[in-house]
Amino acid sequence: MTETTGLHVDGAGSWLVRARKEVSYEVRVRDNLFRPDRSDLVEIGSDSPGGRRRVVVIDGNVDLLHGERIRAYFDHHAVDCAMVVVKADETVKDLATAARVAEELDRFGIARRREPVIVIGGGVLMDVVGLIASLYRRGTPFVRVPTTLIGLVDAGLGAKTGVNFNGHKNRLGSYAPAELTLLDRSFLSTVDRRHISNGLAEILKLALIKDRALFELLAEHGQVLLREKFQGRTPIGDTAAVAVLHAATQGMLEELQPNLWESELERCLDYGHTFSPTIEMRALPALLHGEAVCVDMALTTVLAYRRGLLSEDERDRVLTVMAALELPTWHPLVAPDVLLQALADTVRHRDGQQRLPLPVGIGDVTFVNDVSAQELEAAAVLQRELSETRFRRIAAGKCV
Ligand SMILES: NC(=O)c1ccc[n+]([C@@H]2O[C@H](COP(=O)([O-])OP(=O)(O)OC[C@H]3O[C@@H](n4cnc5c(N)ncnc54)[C@H](O)[C@@H]3O)[C@@H](O)[C@H]2O)c1
Ligand SMILES: O=C(CO)[C@@H](O)[C@H](O)[C@H](O)[C@H](O)COP(=O)(O)O
Ligand SMILES: [Co+2]
Repeated sequence: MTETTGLHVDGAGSWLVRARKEVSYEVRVRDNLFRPDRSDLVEIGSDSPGGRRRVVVIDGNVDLLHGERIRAYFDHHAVDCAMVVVKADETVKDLATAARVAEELDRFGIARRREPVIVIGGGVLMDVVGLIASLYRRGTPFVRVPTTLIGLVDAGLGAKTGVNFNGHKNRLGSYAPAELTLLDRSFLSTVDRRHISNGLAEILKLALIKDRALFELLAEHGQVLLREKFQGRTPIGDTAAVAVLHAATQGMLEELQPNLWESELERCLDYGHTFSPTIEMRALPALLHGEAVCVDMALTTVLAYRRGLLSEDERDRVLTVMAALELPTWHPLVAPDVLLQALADTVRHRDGQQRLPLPVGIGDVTFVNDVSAQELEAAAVLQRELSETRFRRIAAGKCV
């Protein structure tokens, strides 16, 4: 078979169509994105005959907190804007919310290619709008402005879109990166402390399987990052915030770029996402995404320790940092039947194998395919004991 693109005809009733689509997208740090002199959001896309028109889909809470200055920004730049305000959290990450966004695109009469949809919100809204953008006329460009920590360091960086369906996390989705993602950490000033912790869980994920130096930054500066919400209110807090955001963005993109379409199903970024999709959906709305990921990481840290992949000291350091980041290290849904169902669903998702990422020490990863029910149960028992006796989540200064 030839490797070149084109139409290949074998002359016996079979045609082979080979084509390539190159994808490129930009992730740009831009503090104070909505200051009137900033033009990033005005320059992307192009004018229609009547002038510049945009649909801006904005998270309801972000609209309450930042909507006035965002509207003023678009007014200042004479952009004819439809502001679509959407309530967005995990409980409404579904097809109904997605359909509502599509109806608004129809109502506005959005042009096919030159009027990118702008989404301003957290991971939920970006995933929903990304999905609709990929479906609307089979692909309409969009631009992301993440407003949560998970949005900035994870959901805003890759190509995955999606909604929950039939009780399953992200069961319907597509691969469709935004043309441009603009990272403005000032949005984090209004995010509550629990959602900062939630985002720190995804940063910790990356640290544990890829970047020991990032882990040390979290161990040393976790509390100041939580307190200052990455706003750099002190010099030490600013240095830590910039270093952590940069390392997280760089590390995530290094992992995403070579495997954007996930043809390789052994993904180290899946760490913490083997059992958590089921736990998160069953606990909804009690556990946030990053919290469920952390419960999974605590379980698999203990499992890796039992296999001799990391030492007792390393295990305890990891659990200590989780608790210090105010994340849970156990949950009642870490029960044998739930874990086995979760694993079975993930095995289907990973096309028939566990492909379970496990930490090796702190900062490295391996993949295994032979985790048994007995091993899971034993790890869960030890996880619960450690969590209840030594590593209880500390929330706002007190154990819970
Ligand atoms: N596509 C991906 O690659 C990817 C990666 C990681 C996570 N995700 C998804 O992201 C979702 C979690 O994202 P999230 O944690 O951002 O949740 P979210 O979008 O639900 O936002 C959390 C809460 O914060 C509010 N909020 C948003 N910005 C705010 C601000 N600046 N100030 C005050 N409140 C604000 C929202 O209204 C919401 O109530 C999950 O559904 C997860 O599956 C996707
Ligand atoms: O949560 C997400 C994406 O929703 C990311 O943090 C993470 O890196 C991975 O994409 C997860 O492993 C989830 O992948 P998938 O189950 O949605 O295929
Ligand atoms: Co995740």
